[in-house]
Amino acid sequence: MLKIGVTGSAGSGKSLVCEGFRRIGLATLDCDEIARQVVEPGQAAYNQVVKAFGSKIVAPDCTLDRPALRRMIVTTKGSREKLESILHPVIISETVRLMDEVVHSKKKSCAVEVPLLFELGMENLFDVVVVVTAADNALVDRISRRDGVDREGAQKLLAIQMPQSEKVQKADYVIENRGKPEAVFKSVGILYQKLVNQRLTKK
Ligand SMILES: CC(C)(COP(=O)(O)OP(=O)(O)OC[C@H]1O[C@@H](n2cnc3c(N)ncnc32)[C@H](O)[C@@H]1O)[C@@H](O)C(=O)NCCC(=O)NCCS
Ligand SMILES: Nc1ncnc2c1ncn2[C@@H]1O[C@H](COP(=O)(O)OP(=O)(O)OP(=O)(O)O)[C@@H](O)[C@H]1O
Repeated sequence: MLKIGVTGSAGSGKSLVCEGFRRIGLATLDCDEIARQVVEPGQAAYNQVVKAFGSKIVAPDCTLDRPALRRMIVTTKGSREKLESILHPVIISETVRLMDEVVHSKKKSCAVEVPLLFELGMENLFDVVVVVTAADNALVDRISRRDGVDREGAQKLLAIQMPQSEKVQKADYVIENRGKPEAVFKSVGILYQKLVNQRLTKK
């Protein structure tokens, strides 16, 4: 199975690119979704996070207060590292487990959205790593619109991530998300065809 890792800064369009892969028949996984599932009440990681941060990050319905945790990881020194030390090992092992499940399905290829792929050293899990980029002001616009945070909040989130230029240097392929979603879907189709052709030539 061809394993494609899709990464890029917050708001760059990783979900859009993965939607493109899904539309042409690939299996897709999303580490943000996995990160949400592992902290649902009752899961081991939920208890660990609540123990580490206290009741101030628990919402009235007992789920994690995600906006509060997000403000904390971008403003309070050491809290991001504390949260990551609990969640990253769980996210990585769950991603590997789910990818193994896809291997046993009939799908020929799988695209996995991993926001912190390079930061977590997950390159080796994939045959190819695709970095999605967008203009810096577009990232801020999209994050603030989508997540209901102000521009400063969006900029703070971006500031704790690896700069786009560094990700591009580490990429096998880059998809620039500058036009309409349809243009991105077209780029995804062209890239996938290229990857499949390369595989066939190698064999
Ligand atoms: C801080 C949390 C609770 C905020 O939740 P929220 O629902 O507001 O945002 P969501 O999870 O959808 O993440 C949105 C984006 O924030 C960025 N982001 C999330 N965690 C981090 C982090 N530790 N460092 C840098 N950027 C991050 C990513 O680009 C992500 O796509 C959540 O992001 C979280 O649990 N983060 C720690 C786990 C993690 O590192 N996830 C990334 C998966 S590889
Ligand atoms: N080309 C585009 N045209 C219009 N809107 C877009 C485009 N690309 C992305 N968006 C919008 O911008 C927001 C961010 O895009 P998306 O969720 O795909 O980014 P992401 O890289 O997955 O972000 P994150 O890492 O924060 O989850 C979404 O609301 C999406 O609908």
